[in-house]
Amino acid sequence: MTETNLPEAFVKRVSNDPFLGTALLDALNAEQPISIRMNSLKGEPVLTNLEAIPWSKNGFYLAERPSFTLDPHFHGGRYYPQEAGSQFIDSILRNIELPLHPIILDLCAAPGGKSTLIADYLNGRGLLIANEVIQARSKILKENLTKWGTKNTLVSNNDPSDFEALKNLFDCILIDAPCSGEGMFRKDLGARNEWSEESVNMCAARQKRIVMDVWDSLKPGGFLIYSTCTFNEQENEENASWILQQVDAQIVSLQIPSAKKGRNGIGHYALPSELKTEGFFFVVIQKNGEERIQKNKSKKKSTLTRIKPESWVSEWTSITDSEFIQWNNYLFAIPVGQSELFEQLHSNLRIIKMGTELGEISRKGLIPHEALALDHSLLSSEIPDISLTKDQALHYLKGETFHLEGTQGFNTVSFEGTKLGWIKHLGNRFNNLYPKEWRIRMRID
Ligand SMILES: C[S@@+](CC[C@H](N)C(=O)[O-])C[C@H]1O[C@@H](n2cnc3c(N)ncnc32)[C@H](O)[C@@H]1O
Repeated sequence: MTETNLPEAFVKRVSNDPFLGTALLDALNAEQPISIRMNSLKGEPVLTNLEAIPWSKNGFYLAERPSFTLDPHFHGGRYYPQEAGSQFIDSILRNIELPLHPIILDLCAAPGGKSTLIADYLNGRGLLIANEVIQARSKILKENLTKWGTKNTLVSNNDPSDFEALKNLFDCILIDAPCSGEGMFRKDLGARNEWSEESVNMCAARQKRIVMDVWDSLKPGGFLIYSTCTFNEQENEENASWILQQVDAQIVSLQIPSAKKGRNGIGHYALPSELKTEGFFFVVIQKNGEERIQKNKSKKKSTLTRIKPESWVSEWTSITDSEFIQWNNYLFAIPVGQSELFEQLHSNLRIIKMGTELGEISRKGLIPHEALALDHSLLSSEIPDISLTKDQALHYLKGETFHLEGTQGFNTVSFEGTKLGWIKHLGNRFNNLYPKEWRIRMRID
């Protein structure tokens, strides 16, 4: 591949920009590094002896791209393939002073790379609201966070303007904004074709609108992490300066030496010409003012019911640090002390994942939901589990059934300690309860 594949106007821009320089063009035509981030909530790393990413606690480079689809650990949420530059979010979160139990909004969250990172950072504390405006993408976000397996997450499918109803609620908002994607030119060749001067202008205007839509829902003293995967000044430094002209806020100085300071000292970059990453820009802006307690009015009354865990709930879960809520016939585990917050969010937003769903309450008892199997810390250790070989695990993940010894009734199935989902064992055969939309579609033999 040659440099000429890059949009001509982009090449001209970069060549004339001393901040970037032509080394960037060469880097965009070189091979891309492959990296992942381990899920520290599910125990020890399943892949070992890897080169660590210096700015990300659980991030590692892989020597080559494996077939993630053919690794059951990937389906069980033990790691997430994530570009190394995006993993600077880990350094940012460790650089800013958040409360012990922060409420964090990841506004443009699908497919969920940064949401899973935030969930890991939280390690069960506080709450993450991961939002995605595009419905089809919000389902992928839900799938990825369900597999990550933590009950202090909630997924919504809302337009940024819907958050106006939630004043002064969030300690931190990540806006990983839709952008012109110049930093993805190596990974995603389609991004090269979609790029134009007009798209840069259009993206910059849309980013401003998105920030303003959610600004009031950030607490005074709270942090806005604004990021893009593009290199141009309009969508990055200029937008950061524009935000400071609109609102009472200041840029937070971060101690992240691996990243290059942005133009005029605003924000930071991961540049593929300098680091083993794709392109990434980030800046942190802190809202000025004292924290105020704000009672938000709900659009409508919450339809959630708080329930006391009855003995049958404890058969399925370790209930020590959970509360339980019911919506219609569905039961959810949420972190202790967050019922009111969940009610408030549920009545203002279109929630598609609420804590960890335990399952549906039927006349015969609970029909367990996949989220329960995948939440390692919530699932009761008393639930029977069948350990599968790799071959069996892949056939299970394809939705197939085969001969398997096991206890009659609901069992989880796992691969090398990674839970994959549920089966219902009927004695001589089993029903595969792995969700249809998650199934592996490729041939596995
Ligand atoms: C850069 S991607 C997010 C990547 C994600 N944070 C991750 O780490 O996996 C930007 C997201 O913004 C969403 N988006 C597009 N238009 C939007 C808008 N007008 N308001 C909010 N989000 C939008 C896109 O669908 C996309 O999922």
